[in-house]
Amino acid sequence: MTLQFLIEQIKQKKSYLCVGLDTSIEKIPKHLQSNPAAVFEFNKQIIDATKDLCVAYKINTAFYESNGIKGWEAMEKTVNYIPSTHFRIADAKRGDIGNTSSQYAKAFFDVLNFDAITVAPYMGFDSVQPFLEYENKFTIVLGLTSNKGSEDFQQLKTGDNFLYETVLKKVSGWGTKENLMFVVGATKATELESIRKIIPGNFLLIPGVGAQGGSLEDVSKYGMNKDCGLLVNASRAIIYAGTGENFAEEARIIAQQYQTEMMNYL
Ligand SMILES: O=C(O)c1cc(=O)[nH]c(=O)n1[C@@H]1O[C@H](COP(=O)(O)O)[C@@H](O)[C@H]1O
Repeated sequence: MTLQFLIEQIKQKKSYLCVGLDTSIEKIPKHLQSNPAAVFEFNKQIIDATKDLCVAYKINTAFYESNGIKGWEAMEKTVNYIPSTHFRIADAKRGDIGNTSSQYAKAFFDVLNFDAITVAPYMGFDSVQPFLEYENKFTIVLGLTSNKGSEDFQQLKTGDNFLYETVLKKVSGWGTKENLMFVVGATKATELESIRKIIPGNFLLIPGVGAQGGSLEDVSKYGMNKDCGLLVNASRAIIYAGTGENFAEEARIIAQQYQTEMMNYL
């Protein structure tokens, strides 16, 4: 997918919502659990119920990998089921020496039909570059994450900057806004203003609204740029909104609430 197409989708749908498919078999409704394709069936119904309200889906690969081959199959079927109008993110947080990163890039961009992958930048340029070589695919590099442990390294003061600021400055030179995005947690909304000074043009993937308590209003206020520039993800708050047979309708109600709020900020 091109950046321009994503921006058009955001404008048309008046939404920058990303639905996170962090689907674990233990948490899906009881009536689906005996189905051999339970995870895919659950995702399918969530996608059908939310696709007009969101522009992206994020598949957190851990929830699939933990189920072995069945999980991998569910991931493949899910990514193929997501309409091609939607930005398909593999939240895999990869990154290794160059020839290994090339294999990760092949796995998620060629074999699986994802538009983007999350990547940890700790191993440096040669670990990120193989992902950036793909045209019309996006590398989403961890910038300032939503969790408490972001204090351990990302928020260490290194000279005049925090380490995450150095990462943003350096990594932003490795690509363009056409192939590079960054993750900033919604729980770090107050830092978004200064982050936007470092990376004004790149899209940001913002997880952490909903279950982690981040504010959609704050991230929109401090993080938006002229292209919108945001994909705000909610996973548990949407997909586990209901626990019974009506789970997809209940997921839709929450997705609709986010989208309605987003219309005010666009
Ligand atoms: O890269 C991510 O998506 C990510 C980065 C981050 O800083 N914090 C974070 O929560 N995430 C992911 O975003 C999703 C958040 O899920 P919920 O808290 O259920 O909305 C999970 O898949 C996390 O792995």
